[in-house]
Amino acid sequence: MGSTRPQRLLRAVQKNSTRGDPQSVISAIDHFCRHKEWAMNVGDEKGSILDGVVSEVNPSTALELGTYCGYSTVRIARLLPPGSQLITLEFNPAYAAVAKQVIAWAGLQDKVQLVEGPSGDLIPQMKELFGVKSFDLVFIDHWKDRYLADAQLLEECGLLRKGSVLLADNVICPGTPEYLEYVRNSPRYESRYFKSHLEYTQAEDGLEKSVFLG
Ligand SMILES: O=C(NC/C=C/[C@H]1OC[C@H](O)[C@@H]1O)c1cc([N+](=O)[O-])cc(O)c1O
Ligand SMILES: [Mg+2]
Repeated sequence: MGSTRPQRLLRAVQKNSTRGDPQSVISAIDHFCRHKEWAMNVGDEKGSILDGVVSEVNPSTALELGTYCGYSTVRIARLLPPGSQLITLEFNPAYAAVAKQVIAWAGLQDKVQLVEGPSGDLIPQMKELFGVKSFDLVFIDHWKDRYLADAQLLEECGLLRKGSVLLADNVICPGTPEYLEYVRNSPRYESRYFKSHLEYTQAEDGLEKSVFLG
């Protein structure tokens, strides 16, 4: 059984970055994806937009849907204030196993709770599992056809408060048309599009930032 792309990405992190240095982990993954093998991380260009939103929101409690190899998990967690928590949900056990090691290599394991399982089942358990009252920031980057259902589930579970920010990746490519239509037309959100490119390519993509109005 040969190695998988996530396993090769992890090896590149361990070889080309410094343990405990999140920025070097981010750079090593971006280098691997640009020069060796493309992978579906949010990437450096959209990652800078993500950084800006994380810094602006300065979340005490953040949620990420779709961990993959942990690239955006590291980007977010490295900016979190002391005492704050990032919960990240990943359905695929092989991805979760790699992400756990990437997060630990970056030295951010104390700020991150990585939970394996389907987001639709886990979101309703956030309060009881982690004592979460509400999320200040949600980064949505998992299955594109789950964005809308999970945003509505977060509302129904009372996990969003006035001012909570949803930031969604890939709203153009691969695209999340029904989610976009919802957040842009619902009176419960103030939505804005950040134009960018699909990670490591020239194709258009972007992030949609939607503030929940309560
Ligand atoms: O499917 C994408 N992400 C969803 C990830 C799906 C997988 O991770 C969560 C779940 O375990 C699933 O197996 C994606 C796809 C592209 N793409 O260009 O195909 C670009 C991106 O940024 C993406 O987040
Ligand atoms: Mg993505």
